Amino acid sequence: MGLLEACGLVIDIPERSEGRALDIAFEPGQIWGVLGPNGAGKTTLLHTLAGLREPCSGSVWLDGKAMTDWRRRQVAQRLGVVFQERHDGFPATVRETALMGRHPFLSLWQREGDNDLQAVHDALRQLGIQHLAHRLVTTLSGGERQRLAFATVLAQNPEVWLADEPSNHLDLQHQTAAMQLLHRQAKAGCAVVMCLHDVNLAARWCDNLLLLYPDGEACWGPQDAMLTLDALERLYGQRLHQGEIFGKPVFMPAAGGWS
Ligand SMILES: Nc1ncnc2c1ncn2[C@@H]1O[C@H](COP(=O)(O)OP(=O)(O)OP(=O)(O)O)[C@@H](O)[C@H]1O
Repeated sequence: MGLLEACGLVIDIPERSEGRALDIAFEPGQIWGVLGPNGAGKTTLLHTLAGLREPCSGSVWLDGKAMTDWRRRQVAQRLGVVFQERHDGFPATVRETALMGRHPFLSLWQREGDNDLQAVHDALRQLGIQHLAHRLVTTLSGGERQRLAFATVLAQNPEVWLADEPSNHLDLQHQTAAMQLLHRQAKAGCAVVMCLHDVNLAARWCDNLLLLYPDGEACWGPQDAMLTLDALERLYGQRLHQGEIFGKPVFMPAAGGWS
């Protein structure tokens, strides 16, 4: 059984008739990429896998137990989400925000201990934003805010990482650093699932892929079976050129549309 499992899972997309039920085990050590055009349901799937949205049908299992049978705090001790959208409702500092990653491990009113502060310190340092620790999050650039989102989940230290567009706002150097971080997490035994728009990042970093189509169709499997020119052109309705660098496929949109 996978660390995280989708069993007959159909995500709930308003006004969409049922799509293909997903039966996927996200195993420790694996990096899964979810690809699909705008509106296909990638974010909805990620939120459903996190237990934040009810599925249309089927179930999600975490560590061998139905997601609905875990308490929310227990889920947060095991599963972390790098969200695409963030709403910084109150003026917290970078350090205070990253400390939220430790809250699932604290009881109500318990203050953070030295180990929590150390985990946050290490996470901010790994993401290269320790010099911003006392800045208000509202003053951060998009890329700095994204790196803080990573640092918060890193401080949380979950077994399952769900990342929605993890390369958002990041320059090439920080995209690579973020992907390397996820790769290290997988090597350490985590299961990683990320939604991506960049098929070349998927080709470089994901060992398994799930292709989500706007009509609810889906297919999944190892990267080499999924990342074919035909499948990607059909997925995006976009002609592509395919090349190869260091044995990995690369794709570039062709000028013009589908036909
Ligand atoms: N609360 C909601 N009410 C109505 N429609 C919704 C709601 N949430 C999502 N949808 C619709 O469900 C579909 C899937 O949305 P979702 O955000 O999961 O897609 P996505 O694949 O992540 O898209 P993108 O690539 O644009 O981020 C979209 O058509 C969206 O408009």
